[in-house]
Amino acid sequence: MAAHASVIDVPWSLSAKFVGSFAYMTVKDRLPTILTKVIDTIHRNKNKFFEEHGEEGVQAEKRTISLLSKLRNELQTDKPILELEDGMADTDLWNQYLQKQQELLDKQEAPSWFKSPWLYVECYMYRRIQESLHLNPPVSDFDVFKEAKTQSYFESQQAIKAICTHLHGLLEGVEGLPDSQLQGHFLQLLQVSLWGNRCDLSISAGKENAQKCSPIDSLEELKHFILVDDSSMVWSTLMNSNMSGEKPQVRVDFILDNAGFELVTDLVLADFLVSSGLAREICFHGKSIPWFVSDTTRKDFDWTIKQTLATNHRWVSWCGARWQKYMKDGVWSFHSHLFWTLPHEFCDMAADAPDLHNFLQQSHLILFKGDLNYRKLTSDRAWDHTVPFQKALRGFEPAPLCSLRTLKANVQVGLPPGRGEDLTAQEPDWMTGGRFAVVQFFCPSNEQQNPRRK
Ligand SMILES: O=P(O)(O)OC[C@@]1(O)O[C@H](CO)[C@@H](O)[C@@H]1O
Ligand SMILES: [Mn+2]
Repeated sequence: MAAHASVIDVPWSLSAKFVGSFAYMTVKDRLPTILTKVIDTIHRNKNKFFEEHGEEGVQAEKRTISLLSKLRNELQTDKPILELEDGMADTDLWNQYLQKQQELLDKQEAPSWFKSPWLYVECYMYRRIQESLHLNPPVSDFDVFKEAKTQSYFESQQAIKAICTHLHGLLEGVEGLPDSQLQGHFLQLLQVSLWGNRCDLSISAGKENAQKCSPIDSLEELKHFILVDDSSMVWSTLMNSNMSGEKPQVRVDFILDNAGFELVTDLVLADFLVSSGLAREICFHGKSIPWFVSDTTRKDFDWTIKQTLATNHRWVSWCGARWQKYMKDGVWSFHSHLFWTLPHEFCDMAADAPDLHNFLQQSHLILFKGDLNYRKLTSDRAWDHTVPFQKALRGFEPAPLCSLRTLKANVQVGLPPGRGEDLTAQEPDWMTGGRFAVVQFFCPSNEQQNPRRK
């Protein structure tokens, strides 16, 4: 496929301008549905706002709804993208980004919902939801997606019980286990965390999407759906890091995706890494505002740990107690850099968020969870499926990194020749249906020479 835009070797961005594409369907149908649900949620909480803030709360509810209805109208009628006006810490960055998008176009044309890159407009919608709330102070902290996230957590109770019980069983005998067995357990939990990514709420436009059965039992059957499986390289990276230097202090970073069942699978994997001695420190990275319906904020993270602790199930509350202690002791930490809720491709990180990039360079392994992170890793472009992952990263190489992602958007690189075509012939929606997955790894070549990581 000759998908090349004006910049040599970089294909075009996915966009709703390609009528009939998944991006088009998302902007046309899914995003307005999400906005309608947001408006409905705010309306349903009117009494709560009244109880908390009196008449001022009700007025804020009305103004927020009117801003959101205007936003939905702008989207549906393909109006120009507007500057943000809420004076938040990232407002200027968003407006500069809009400026850049404008420079890429003719003077006659303005960036708009159906003409601009999908990644940009989709991120922008969530940021505009935040602006609508932020401009109305009594309701500015209201998380419009909290109800959906809480519901999805409770609907996954059975699976959460199963995975926490499994972790307890594993950790009972973890000391002194030969590496080969440790590796087996690690690979299983990595896959559980991978498939946990099927449970996001933005692909289902907020409809119920929870894990109902034991996640361990289905792993064997699901293997066939992993299109790229670099998990043995992830394992080698951890082993090599643990062998380098005298007292290796191996750090693993999780760039989190969804709250609910997926987050629990991430916490289980992180617990295993620490308790088996494969890592000494875990840094979790989450969102600073509600994002793509189900993404994890600091509040969701803390809520999840508290909730597990309070669960009336021996091994779930046992996990909660351990996780709370890891946080208290600083073995685990949570970070929410603004960059994660900008529309930028990750290859922009070194220039636009150098502090975050430097921070990630200290990691021994970065796990990028989910589809949106994959889109940002690969710049959400129409790459040929055979393009190597490294090429699609376009220089984003802070440390060894691995994407754990179920496919929910039509970008996929690093496949053998012909594989993409075969899949398209067999299952036309293989890139968007969430049935397939990748464990895709990249290690910068100078990794062994990086003194900070020793
Ligand atoms: O990052 P996640 O949670 O795995 O998925 C987010 C997501 O559902 O949002 C977009 C749909 O609007 C898709 O690109 C993507 O599948
Ligand atoms: Mn998500």
